[in-house]
Amino acid sequence: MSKIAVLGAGSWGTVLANLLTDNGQNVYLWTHSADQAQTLTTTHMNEHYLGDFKLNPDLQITANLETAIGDASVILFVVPTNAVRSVAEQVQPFLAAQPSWRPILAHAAKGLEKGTELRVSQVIDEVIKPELTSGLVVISGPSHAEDVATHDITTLTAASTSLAAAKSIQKLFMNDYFRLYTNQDVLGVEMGAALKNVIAIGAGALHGLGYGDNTKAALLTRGLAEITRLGVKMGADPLTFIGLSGVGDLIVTGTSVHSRNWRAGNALGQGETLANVLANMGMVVEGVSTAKVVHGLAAELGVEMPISDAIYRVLYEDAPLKQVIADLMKRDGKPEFDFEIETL
Ligand SMILES: NC(=O)C1=CN([C@@H]2O[C@H](COP(=O)(O)OP(=O)(O)OC[C@H]3O[C@@H](n4cnc5c(N)ncnc54)[C@H](OP(=O)(O)O)[C@@H]3O)[C@@H](O)[C@H]2O)C=CC1
Ligand SMILES: O=C(CO)COP(=O)(O)O
Repeated sequence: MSKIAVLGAGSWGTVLANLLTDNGQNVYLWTHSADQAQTLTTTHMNEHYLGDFKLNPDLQITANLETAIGDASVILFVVPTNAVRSVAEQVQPFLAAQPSWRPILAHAAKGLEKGTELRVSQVIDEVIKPELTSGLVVISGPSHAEDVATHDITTLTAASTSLAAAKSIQKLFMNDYFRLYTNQDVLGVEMGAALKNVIAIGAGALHGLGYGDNTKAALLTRGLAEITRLGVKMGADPLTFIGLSGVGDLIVTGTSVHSRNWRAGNALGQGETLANVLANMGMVVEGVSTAKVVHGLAAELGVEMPISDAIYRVLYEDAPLKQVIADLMKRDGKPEFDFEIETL
């Protein structure tokens, strides 16, 4: 039995911690709220995030970070992207105080950090010593917390430059409904995960506006083309984008009412304001913040991302949805594939 610390008690952290407990591991779920720790411990539910889903009574819940991570063999960050840095900064002194302690670090967040444009693994890398972050594992793929809670068959990617670390994570999580594949393209996996949230906002918006299946398929397919274009420019393996963390997660997030990004887009399509949408969601909508980062990255790297750019204009420049859609359709005709895939 391994001691595993899961940091972040929202929808995804809670479900992952519960699954690991069901798998027989010794799991501590850390929340930054003492009140929430108390409520989860006494009710065995995380009602705000997961309704009446019952937690395994063996799952230990704490607001004390030292209790959660002390002697853990795995520390898994599952807070929203823009909270990862502050949580890593709280973890760092405990790791620095015990140089011989070598937990596997992992994260399951999907976004790019506001202000720095960094991927989540790079944020953790900036804060925590390199001996520990070099084998960091990224857990990603098509996986709504709500569906994992009901044991829907789910497949994910465990990505790390250290195959041994990825295999360790794979082994801890796998069971009869949860299957992980290893991958060594950390950059590609993180970029697919972050960028699909932006496209999912667009897919929800099309639904809210009443567009049909052809239009939604067009958006997801051309969305994947521009995700791949940016990822490859940054050094990702193009194959990663036709895998679980690429097209797989784009399908699940861009077509499902479970997705907060899709729901946010749907509400925008129905005429709600962004401020209202975010205030009513009560959970993180990663694509909103990531859209701004992607806008900057695409400009810096000279990568054309017309759909992400259109979504940025809607979110940050109050551009009307119908107008950005009309503008997209007026673009010059071009070849379907406009970039070289050298490794294929
Ligand atoms: N939900 C899902 O199905 C999936 C989510 N993910 C990714 O996982 C990450 C987390 O998402 P998810 O669990 O859904 O988010 P939620 O919005 O459901 O929960 C976020 C959790 O993080 C906590 N939190 C926020 N800020 C901080 C902070 N500064 N310090 C400590 N804790 C903090 C929140 O606490 P509080 O309640 O106090 O606000 C809450 O417990 C995201 O990047 C998301 O994209 C990945 C796959 C699936
Ligand atoms: O990443 C997810 C599913 O794989 C969850 O997406 P949302 O954050 O849009 O709910």
